[in-house]
Amino acid sequence: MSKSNSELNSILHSGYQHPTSRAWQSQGRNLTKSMFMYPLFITDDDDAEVELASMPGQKRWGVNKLEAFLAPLVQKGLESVILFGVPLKDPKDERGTLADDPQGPVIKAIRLLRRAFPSLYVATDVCLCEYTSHGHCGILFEDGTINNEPSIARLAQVAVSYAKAGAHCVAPSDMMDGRVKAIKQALLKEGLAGRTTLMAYSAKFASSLYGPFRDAVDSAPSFGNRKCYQLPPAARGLARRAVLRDVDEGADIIMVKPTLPYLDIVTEARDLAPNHPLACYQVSGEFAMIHAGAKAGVYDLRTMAEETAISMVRAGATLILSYFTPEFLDWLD
Ligand SMILES: NCc1[nH]cc(CCC(=O)O)c1CC(=O)O
Ligand SMILES: [Zn+2]
Ligand SMILES: [Zn+2]
Repeated sequence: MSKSNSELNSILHSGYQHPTSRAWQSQGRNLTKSMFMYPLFITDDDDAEVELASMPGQKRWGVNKLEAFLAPLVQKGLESVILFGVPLKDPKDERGTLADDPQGPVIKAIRLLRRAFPSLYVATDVCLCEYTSHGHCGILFEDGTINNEPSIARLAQVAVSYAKAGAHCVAPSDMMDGRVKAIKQALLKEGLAGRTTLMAYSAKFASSLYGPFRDAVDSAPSFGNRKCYQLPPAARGLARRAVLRDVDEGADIIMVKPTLPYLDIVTEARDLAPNHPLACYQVSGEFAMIHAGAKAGVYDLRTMAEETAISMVRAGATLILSYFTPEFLDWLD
């Protein structure tokens, strides 16, 4: 008795009954070490090694501690990091002068990492919020609203300083209009455009998941919020326009941030920018949430961390910024 086609097609188990056939079903969506970029907080006390209460296992590092901390990770296959500066000593001002202080933690760390780890890809977050007295990501008018033109000029200046110090990649996370173009033009003018990746935080949403990060880097705005520059969570249209705009302005890599509540946007970005690597940032609140759930016995930490990372790759991401990077270097062995 012959079966109908639909009866024959309805058997799915036969395609993933063995670890090898399961791997075939995941082809192109398997996690690899090189997909992970590790965010590092670098502070201005050169000998610091300070635990961050809301981010289990993560620390604020002084430059003198970086080499010993990273050497075993590089040994295990760490290929890229992204640096965030955390100035705690010197006074901050309205234009974020400390951002490109030649003696500041980021520039010192770039130099050190390039020297200590010749193969390591060094990216730098570019923003002003960690360095401004008001804690906003740009320069403000007197009424407290964003003054976009001087903001993007200042961000371009900062990006150029990082590139000159040896950063392989500059990653503007500020969400000012036109900053990708401003940075690209500034890099071109300095002859750095060909050797500096521009990774744009393109679809970056005004999320409640940034809290632990703001504690870690002391960058919570002193008044107001970031809703006039970070995207509204429901704004699919703005996210699409931001991705297309940043591609048009010369971004080399597009990013979506956060990840889990925005996986549909990751897929949208994949379709809108099919020729670009697509990054996504599993942010501090997601990291803390996964830890908290594991601690509460909801799931196993590793299984959940892997499941979330896989969801990002399945959605279309090719690069994952994650505080779980050191764990993945062990887990992916
Ligand atoms: N320039 C802002 C910035 N750069 C990195 C993060 C978040 C990263 C994280 O939560 O892990 C944020 C968000 C914010 O404070 O608005
Ligand atoms: Zn910022
Ligand atoms: Zn930032």
